[in-house]
Amino acid sequence: MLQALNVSCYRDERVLFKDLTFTLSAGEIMQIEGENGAGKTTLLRLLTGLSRPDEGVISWGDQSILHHCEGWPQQMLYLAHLPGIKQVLTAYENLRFYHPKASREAIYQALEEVELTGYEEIPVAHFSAGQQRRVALARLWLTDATLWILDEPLTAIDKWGVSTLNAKFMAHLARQGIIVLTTHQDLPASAQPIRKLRLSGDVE
Ligand SMILES: Nc1ncnc2c1ncn2[C@@H]1O[C@H](COP(=O)(O)OP(=O)(O)OP(=O)(O)O)[C@@H](O)[C@H]1O
Repeated sequence: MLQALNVSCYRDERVLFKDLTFTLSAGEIMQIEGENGAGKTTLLRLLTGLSRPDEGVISWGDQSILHHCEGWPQQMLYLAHLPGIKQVLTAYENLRFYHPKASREAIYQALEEVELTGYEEIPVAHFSAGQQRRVALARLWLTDATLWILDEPLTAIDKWGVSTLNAKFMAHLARQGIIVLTTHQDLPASAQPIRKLRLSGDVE
């Protein structure tokens, strides 16, 4: 269970959000909405523990994430706004860097899931923006993390890729995973309701 309790964040004397409170239980997905600069990425970084709120507490289970030293990185996967992949490395090498215990077969399979069969041993510097994003997204097929925090995962992804990703999200929720994401485009309609948090608004 991921919980934010009275979380506030200020930037340059501006209130980005104040007294944000929500709980996400196993099997739930929440989309954070807001205009450019509303604070979506800032909130995601708070949820990962990479930065700290000015006020309030974020908890995983019954413990603040700031005191959650053991196992926290393994339980949470954060895919940031930029793909975060190394240009000189191949697609395979990039995934092996993040998932050193994954077998070659598992990494090839993950790349197949994102339609990059045949590109495994090519440096990603030669890839298009969408293909680079797909390398980053292939990590979803390699991780055991329960909590996925995804910043704009659909950027540069074509319609086919969006529907593959949506299916992957739904499978993760069915296995009692939790997803928090930002996206400027809505996910396709699906059986699982998507909670929405509009910054400066209320959780539906
Ligand atoms: N470390 C920081 N120090 C000062 N201001 C910051 C910092 N990080 C972000 N900001 C500011 O906070 C505001 C929110 O930024 P953020 O990246 O969270 O917005 P966003 O909702 O993700 O926007 P976008 O839709 O454009 O990606 C912006 O005005 C940004 O300039």
